[in-house]
Amino acid sequence: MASVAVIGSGAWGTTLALLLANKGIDTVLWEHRPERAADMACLRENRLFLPGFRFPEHLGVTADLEEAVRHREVIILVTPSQRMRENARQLAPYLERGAIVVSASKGIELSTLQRMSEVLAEELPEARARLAALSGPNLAREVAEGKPTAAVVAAQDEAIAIYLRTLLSTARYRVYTTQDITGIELGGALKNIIAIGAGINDGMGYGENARAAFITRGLAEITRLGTAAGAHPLTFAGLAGLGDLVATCSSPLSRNHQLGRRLAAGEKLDEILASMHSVAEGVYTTRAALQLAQRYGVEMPITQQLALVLFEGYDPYKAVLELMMRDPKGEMEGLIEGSIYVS
Ligand SMILES: NC(=O)C1=CN([C@@H]2O[C@H](COP(=O)(O)OP(=O)(O)OC[C@H]3O[C@@H](n4cnc5c(N)ncnc54)[C@H](O)[C@@H]3O)[C@@H](O)[C@H]2O)C=CC1
Ligand SMILES: O=C(CO)COP(=O)(O)O
Repeated sequence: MASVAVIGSGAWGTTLALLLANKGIDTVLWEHRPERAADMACLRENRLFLPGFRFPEHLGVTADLEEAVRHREVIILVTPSQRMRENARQLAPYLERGAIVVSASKGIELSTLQRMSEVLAEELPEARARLAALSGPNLAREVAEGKPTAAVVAAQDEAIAIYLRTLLSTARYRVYTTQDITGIELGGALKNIIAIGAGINDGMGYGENARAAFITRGLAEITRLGTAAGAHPLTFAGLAGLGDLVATCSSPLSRNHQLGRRLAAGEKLDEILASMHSVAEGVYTTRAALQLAQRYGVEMPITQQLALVLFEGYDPYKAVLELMMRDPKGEMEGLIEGSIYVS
């Protein structure tokens, strides 16, 4: 049976470690702060991010990266995206030959505009052929509570995707497979931008029609950028695209959505970020997506307006008005050409 290390003990890392350990899989959860690791090991739960979920017998906790990674067949990295590279670099010397390395984080590295698997390929070149990504509508708390959930795992090597599907699947966690790693990583990262927008929308009391418009026009924007970057367009109609948009744009459990609501209530971005224990990846992804949009010559009007609200203190009501008043467009402009295309 596999032995797994989960690197990062936030809400999602802890949830994945619980899921695996509850299946009887030998699992270790790595936390970067020794005092927090000691707390979790002693209390047998993560009181900061997932209070009330007891750690089963098969779940160890450590702050020692060598202890976490050595002799493990599968390493799942679940750290904030801007920290992925440093964590991968630190664990590289301990990585077993043949280990499978999975990213479960949803973001883009701002300094390089790389997806997480691209960062891992650079930092862990020996594992290049065994990289994978996990994505989908997976609000950590709902998964931890055992609510039925679907996810998607991507690997270029089909056998690895199938292996991970078996490893992670439970009666409450149904895992699908794909080889479109670019698509599921970009879907998972870019939906956080739209989730912030949907939170702003909800905070302004703009209702369900507007939220649905955000989700579908957000999906069009994500699909345009994703396909320009080499993803398969249909991936964005799947769990890591539409699925995750629906979950995070509708749920008060989403931290990105929460951040949007607080912005609409007039709080300043800096204050909100300073008060959050959790990462709101969409803030960094908004900056990264705009640079990628420029690189690929793709239009991302929602992302552009959100950037103004986030970073320039722009009035969200004005931002929505400007989105509504853009030049009229064909619905599928930039997505498909052909008989239903009306410009
Ligand atoms: N929470 C969720 O429902 C889901 C989160 N994700 C993704 O998983 C990633 C991690 O998110 P969460 O587990 O929710 O974390 P979190 O937001 O609950 O907490 C952040 C975690 O990052 C750790 N951290 C901070 N600096 C670090 C460093 N330098 N090195 C290592 N760890 C560091 C903190 O100790 C904490 O454990 C993000 O990319 C997020 O988008 C993906 C699916 C679901
Ligand atoms: O990605 C998530 C659920 O699929 C979690 O979203 P937040 O990071 O906004 O909480």
